Amino acid sequence: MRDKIRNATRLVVKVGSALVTNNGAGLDHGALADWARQIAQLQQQGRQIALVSSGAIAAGMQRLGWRTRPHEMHKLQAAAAVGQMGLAQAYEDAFSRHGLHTAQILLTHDDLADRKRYLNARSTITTLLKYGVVPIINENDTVVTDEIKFGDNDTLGALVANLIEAEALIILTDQDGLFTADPRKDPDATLISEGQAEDPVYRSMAGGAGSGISKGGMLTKILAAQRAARSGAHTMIVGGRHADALARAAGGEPIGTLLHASSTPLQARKQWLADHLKVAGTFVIDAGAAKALRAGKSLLPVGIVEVEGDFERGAAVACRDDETGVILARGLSSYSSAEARRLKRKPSREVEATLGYVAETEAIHRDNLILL
Ligand SMILES: Nc1ncnc2c1ncn2[C@@H]1O[C@H](COP(=O)(O)OP(=O)(O)O)[C@@H](O)[C@H]1O
Ligand SMILES: N[C@@H](CCC(=O)OP(=O)(O)O)C(=O)O
Repeated sequence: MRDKIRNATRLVVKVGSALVTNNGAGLDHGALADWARQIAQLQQQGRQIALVSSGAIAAGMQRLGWRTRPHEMHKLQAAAAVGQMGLAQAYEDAFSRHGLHTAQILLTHDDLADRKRYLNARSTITTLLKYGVVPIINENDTVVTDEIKFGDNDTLGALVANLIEAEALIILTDQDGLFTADPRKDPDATLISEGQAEDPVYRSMAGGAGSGISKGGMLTKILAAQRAARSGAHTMIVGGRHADALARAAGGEPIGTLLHASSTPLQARKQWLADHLKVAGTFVIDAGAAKALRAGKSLLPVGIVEVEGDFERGAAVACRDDETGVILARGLSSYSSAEARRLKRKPSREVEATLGYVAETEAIHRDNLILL
């Protein structure tokens, strides 16, 4: 399986706060220079690399003289704004030594939740890669609010892997990989060398962040590997402090943990639906409709018991089984919430008469629907 990493021509590399800021001591320019050198080498081999880098908040805290990570959103945003300046400049300096340009890409959830903006972000990043520019990507912490943030850069790394259809996501962290338990707490924990990203067993092994300066933790890395797998990307979790860790991981060497994607990539549209982190409303559906969706069919108005939320046609909505309360699918609604309320429980043949105009007969067409 490691050959799949070795043969990957487009990769996303994610580096965490602990590595970028040497455990919060401030930007580790030596580490950034070393990653730049390795990425330049990989580019020489004809491989495209997008770099998702944490560290804005940690670097900002250090520059502002804050010892502990604040909880207040406005303070986190202030630290990120200060730190991101240094991060971008440090990467630009590091890559310029290898004759490479960098590009700063700051994303929020909305940039990827809106299909048009999603496609725009994809074309911008792939254009940069084509011209040999290294995109330096981070969440736009300065403007995010609870409603629109990704939350951690492991998630962002996976979403970027989906976005640009990377074949591999390499996560550099401060442990040698995924262990059977947090090595900081369990000295007997052993390293997992390889497994399937979708295997649920790993979630139980993975805990939260290892230090006060990080956000993600190992659980977010496991979830990121599962998310990356949806578009067929394999994930490696590697200790970023070892010499040439990135070049060795990208070379397919047996280091760290390889979590490979087993499922075939979802087609791009369904992939986007699966990653659509927010929905605008919910269709509460009956047992018959739930069974039909699980069989790969479209959602018809007759199966809608209730409509929650206010949304326009084309909005992303969740489908919740009325009997079990389980959200079993997401999709793009063919109706606005007002239309759907008028059509619920109605057979498809009555759609036109009920609305007074021709509309889709399916509330969610199966091509616009993904099971969770
Ligand atoms: N099963 C596990 N295997 C390895 N590390 C784990 C595990 N569970 C929790 N951790 C913790 O996750 C930390 C890595 O995540 P995090 O602190 O967010 O670093 P990063 O800044 O690279 O994202 C490790 O330092 C470790 O303390
Ligand atoms: N956008 C934030 C990302 C925080 C984050 O995810 O940190 P980590 O868990 O160390 O990767 C920052 O730059 O600090």
